[in-house]
Amino acid sequence: MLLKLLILDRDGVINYDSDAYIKSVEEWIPLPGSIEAIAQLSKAGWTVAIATNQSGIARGYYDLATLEAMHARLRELVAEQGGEVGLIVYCPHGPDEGCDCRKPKPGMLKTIAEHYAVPLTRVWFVGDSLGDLEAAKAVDSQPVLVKTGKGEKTQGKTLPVGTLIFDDLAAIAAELIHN
Ligand SMILES: O=P(O)(O)OC[C@@H](O)[C@H]1O[C@@H](OP(=O)(O)O)[C@@H](O)[C@@H](O)[C@@H]1O
Ligand SMILES: [Mg+2]
Ligand SMILES: [Zn+2]
Repeated sequence: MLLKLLILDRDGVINYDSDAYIKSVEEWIPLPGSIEAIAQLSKAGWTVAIATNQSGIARGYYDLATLEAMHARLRELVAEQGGEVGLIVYCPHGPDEGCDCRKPKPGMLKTIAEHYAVPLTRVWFVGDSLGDLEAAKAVDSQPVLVKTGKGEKTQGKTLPVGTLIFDDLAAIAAELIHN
């Protein structure tokens, strides 16, 4: 049976985003319902992985230990609700480094798919930025836009054909668990 894999962007989907970047655990604040949504999906048999750009590392705004502390906090909160978070992949590079992992490149999605040994075709990738949706499209995954974070602004742009739109991660969980 094929793994029920869901891939999430982090900032603006799981937690509040900021134009000043999320630079500390204290600044990392879950969006309403997002922790519960991840826990419910996990308990319903979904594997929830994360693919996140973290150019703040390259920019020197925070270090890897701080980033890992944010992800430990995320895992702790989901575990408290009886769920678990799968693989978290991040791109620590800056826009000008020409890496293969920074969205809109699909490198992180490929890493996740290889980790779980599943195809990316039609796997839902949920994001709030156009680069998230383009990364999904690049590997024939399903681009899914949420209106949280930068999502409302992104909604006004030209989206990849077939992009699904939901209010937030809780609405996505309801859709996937009950349909
Ligand atoms: O949404 P994800 O991928 O989880 O993370 C986005 C963050 O890495 C930051 O990405 C930056 O874009 P630049 O990396 O400076 O282009 C800005 O958009 C920040 O507001 C944002 O916090
Ligand atoms: Mg985002
Ligand atoms: Zn990278």
